[in-house]
Amino acid sequence: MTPDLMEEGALRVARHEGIVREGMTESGGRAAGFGRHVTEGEVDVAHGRILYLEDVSVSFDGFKAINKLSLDISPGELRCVIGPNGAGKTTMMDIITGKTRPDSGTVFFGSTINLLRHREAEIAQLGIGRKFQKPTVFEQLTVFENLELALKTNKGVKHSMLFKLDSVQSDRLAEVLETIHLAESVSRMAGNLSHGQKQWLEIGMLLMQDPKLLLLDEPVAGMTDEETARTAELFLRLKGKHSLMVVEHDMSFIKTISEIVTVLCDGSVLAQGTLDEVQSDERVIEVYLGR
Ligand SMILES: Nc1ncnc2c1ncn2[C@@H]1O[C@H](COP(=O)(O)OP(=O)(O)OP(=O)(O)O)[C@@H](O)[C@H]1O
Repeated sequence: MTPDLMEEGALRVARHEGIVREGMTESGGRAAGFGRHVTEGEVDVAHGRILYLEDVSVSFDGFKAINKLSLDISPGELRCVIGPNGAGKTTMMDIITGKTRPDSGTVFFGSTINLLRHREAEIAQLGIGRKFQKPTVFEQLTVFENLELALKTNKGVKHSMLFKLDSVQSDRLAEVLETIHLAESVSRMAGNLSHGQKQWLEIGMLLMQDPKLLLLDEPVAGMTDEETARTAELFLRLKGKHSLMVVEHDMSFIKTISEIVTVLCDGSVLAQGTLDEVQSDERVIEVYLGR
């Protein structure tokens, strides 16, 4: 969840509790940045790539966390990324979403949008949604309110109070509720949902913005087997319509959803191919899968 949306949600929670203070009424004019898709500046995928990284490097205090990393993702693809702890998976997502600036390299969204020229909130608006490992829904709001909130533009409390879903947005909300298996729980407080349901709700909040690309960091960590299986079904349904990059350590989950698997190690691509191919790669066995 982006800081902007967290701020909007905090205001909504505060209103519920009747504690909106003067200082909370304006948000500093920042745009809500939750994967909101803007019609202008459509992503050009004519060249067959929705995401393109070339020779990207970043160092922290002299340590190369990302080292000449190159990879690309096709439109509608569900790409799995695996690799040992410290391989650079989270840092790669930080670079794509504008949270971290690389020292060098190229990062393009489609063939025309140079992501290195955009700030974090703008990148979300361009259609890149990110889900962090820990679910960050608004526990004191209902499932419906969380999804509704994801549609809002951040124009202050007054705007939020007057905000009403139009029929297209209502239809989208109903569709998202079905997709994330929470139609029966629409009026429940998010805080009362299971861990897996909270994860789905946060994915639903991203989907409300109809992102082109979804980055999902360890989405099934802490889920029950049943929740993991339903999440696999969900991702398989989302691919095609959206492009997905899924970072996960759960190999049985990867086996269920994967087409191409990228193995990161020491900040660059060690191997790439089907799961069978990378699992039988000696270098991958050595650094990640164990003997
Ligand atoms: N802001 C930072 N300052 C210093 N070092 C950092 C910073 N961010 C990441 N690192 C280092 O960069 C390396 C890559 O970290 P990163 O979190 O991207 O790995 P990862 O593949 O996501 O690991 P994990 O599977 O454990 O989540 C690690 O050695 C980490 O300590």
